[in-house]
Amino acid sequence: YHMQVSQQDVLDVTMCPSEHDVPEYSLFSFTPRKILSKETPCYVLKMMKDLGFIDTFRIKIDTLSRFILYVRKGYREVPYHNWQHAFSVAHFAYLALKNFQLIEKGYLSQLEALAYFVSCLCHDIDHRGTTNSFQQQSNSVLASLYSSEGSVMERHHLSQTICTLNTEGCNFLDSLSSQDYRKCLDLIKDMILATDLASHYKIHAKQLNMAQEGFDKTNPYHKYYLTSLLMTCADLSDQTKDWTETKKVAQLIYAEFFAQGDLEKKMGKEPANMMDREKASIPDHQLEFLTQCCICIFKILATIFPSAKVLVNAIKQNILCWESSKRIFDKYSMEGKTSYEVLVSEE
Ligand SMILES: COc1ccc(Cl)c(-c2nnc3c(C)nc4ccc(C(=O)NCC(C)C)cc4n23)c1
Ligand SMILES: [Mg+2]
Ligand SMILES: [Zn+2]
Repeated sequence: YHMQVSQQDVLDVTMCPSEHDVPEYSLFSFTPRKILSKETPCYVLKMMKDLGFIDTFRIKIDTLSRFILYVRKGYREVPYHNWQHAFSVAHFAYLALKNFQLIEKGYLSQLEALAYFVSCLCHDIDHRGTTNSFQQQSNSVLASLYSSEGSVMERHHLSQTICTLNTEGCNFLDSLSSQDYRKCLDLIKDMILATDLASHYKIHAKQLNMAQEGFDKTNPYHKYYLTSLLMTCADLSDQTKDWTETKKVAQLIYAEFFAQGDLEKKMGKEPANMMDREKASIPDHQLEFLTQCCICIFKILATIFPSAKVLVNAIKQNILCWESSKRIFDKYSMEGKTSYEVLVSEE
């Protein structure tokens, strides 16, 4: 259950200074992970003001501030799927909205844009650092709740989002008309459920087809494929930053994966290779993930939005870096070091 968020905490966010206006903040090269956690609620407010949501939807700042603080409290201190991840995913949504001019060019309505940004901020609330398959394997409470419908963790993140909205003094959407409120919650549901990578694979071909045919603003399927694509791109946006960032993120992801692997071993289960700190070959697995999954998604994005080409190039650059660091990993693995030891040691 949420610990209390104090009135002073809310005030600190509502009164945050405008000193946060760094020009490079709206560039794709900006790395939101460098923002200090205590500064992030102010930045969320700044982004939502900048995107016009406050005025368009007559949002009360103190209610929104309390919502942001409760969402931050809703995230756990796990290596990767924590508030810093949520903040960076929301920052990418901000970059996409601004740089692709998603509202101005009619790709998204103001309401869809608001749902997109809020869904990114909330999409992993209360993540435990374990995968959907681990929920099944361990017969977790969440699996018993949601495994019949699939996307176990994502349904939990959605449920936590709704609960936070319904927390006293947090429903900043209550200024919306009942029709807009209903529509916004439906959009948030589709968008958070779309962050299940398994769901992405089911519609990947449709998204590619949509991009090649040309986005049709009147086609509701196209709208769904585009918002799902934008969610997955935001979720994977760490991979579009520079190599230093990519390496740091890999350390966090594998810290989480290997902790799950250790847990599975304790449960007498055989973890998948990529979860096993003794067997995983991080460069090979990352090369596979970037070449088979990541770059394909961002290429579709770049087909619709040519300015996303820089994101594809950044991923290509990271692929090259993994390939060249592979030789170093292989050398050290000859000396008995695991690839995780090399990853965290290599500076
Ligand atoms: C969009 O939804 C998610 C959910 C969870 C995660 Cl961790 C990620 C994610 N974000 N960055 C990465 C990187 C750099 N490598 C990854 C390598 C493998 C996997 C993966 O999920 N393989 C399937 C197996 C777990 C069934 C995810 C990876 N990933 C994205
Ligand atoms: Mg997730
Ligand atoms: Zn995520």
